[in-house]
Amino acid sequence: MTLELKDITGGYTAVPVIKNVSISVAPGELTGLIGLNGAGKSTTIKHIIGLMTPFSGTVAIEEKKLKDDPEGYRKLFAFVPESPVLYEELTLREHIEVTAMAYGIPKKEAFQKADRYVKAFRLEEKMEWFPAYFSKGMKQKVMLVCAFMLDVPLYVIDEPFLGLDPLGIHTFLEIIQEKKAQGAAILMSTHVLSSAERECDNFVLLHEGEVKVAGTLNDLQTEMSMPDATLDELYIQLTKEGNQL
Ligand SMILES: Nc1ncnc2c1ncn2[C@@H]1O[C@H](COP(=O)(O)OP(=O)(O)OP(=O)(O)O)[C@@H](O)[C@H]1O
Repeated sequence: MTLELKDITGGYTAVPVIKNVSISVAPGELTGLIGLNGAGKSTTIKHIIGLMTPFSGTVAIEEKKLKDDPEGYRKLFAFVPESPVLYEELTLREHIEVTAMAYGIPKKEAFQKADRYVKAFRLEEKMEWFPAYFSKGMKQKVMLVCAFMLDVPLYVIDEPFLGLDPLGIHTFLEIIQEKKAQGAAILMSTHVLSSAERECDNFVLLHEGEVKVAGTLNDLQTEMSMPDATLDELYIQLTKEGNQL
C-alpha cells in the first residue's frame, strides 16, 4: 500500500478534530477525500504531510514513517495545496530549481522532467516571470508543475478543480491518468463531486472528523443501500442530521 493511515486521531488542541481516521491508497489509484467545510480534510492532509503529529495512530508511505526518517519520508510525496504558496522573489524557472534541490534531483534532469508539464500548462513563455505577475490559476499550475516533475510514489492534491480553467482541468486530469499508469498513488480532496465521481477510483467520505464510508462508488451505494445514487446524493444523505451509519 502506498499510503496507509491507521486510526489517526488528532487535532489542534486537546480536543480531537479527526477521530480514528483510516485511509489506504494503493499504487495506481486515485482516491477522493470528500467532506463538507470543516469535515477534517485539511487536518487529515496535514497529518499525512507531517505538519501535524497524531495523538494516536500511524501514517506510513510505502511503509515508512516520518519519525523514522523525516528527510526520506518527505521525498516520498508531493503536496499541492489549494491556495498556491510560491516564493515571491523567485521566477518560475527558479521554483523548478528549488524543487529539484529539495528532492535531490540534478538540475538538467529536473528541467527535462518539468518541460513537459510547463508546456502542458502553457507556461513556457513565463519561465522568467515572478509570482506577482501570475493569476491565481497560473500560480496553481506552477505548483502542479513543481509536483508533477517529481517521480514520487504519492501525490496529495488539495482541491484542484476550483482554481483551474477548463483547459487546465483537462490537462491536470490527463497527467493524473499518466501518473496512475506509472503506478503513483493520488489522494485528492475536492468539493466538486461530479468530477470526483467521474475520475476517482475510490472515495473516503469524511464527516465531522470521522470516515463514514469508504470504497468504490459501488461499495458506497451498497453500504448505504442506495444502489443507483450519485456521489452527490450519497454525500447529502450521509450528512443529514441524525443519520447513523
Ligand atoms: N489551525 C487551526 N486551529 C484550530 N482549529 C482548526 C485549525 N484548522 C482547522 N481547525 C478546525 O478543525 C476542523 C476541521 O477543519 P479542516 O480545515 O480540516 O476542514 P476541511 O474539511 O479541510 O474544510 P474545508 O473544506 O473548509 O477546507 C474545523 O472544525 C476547524 O475549525
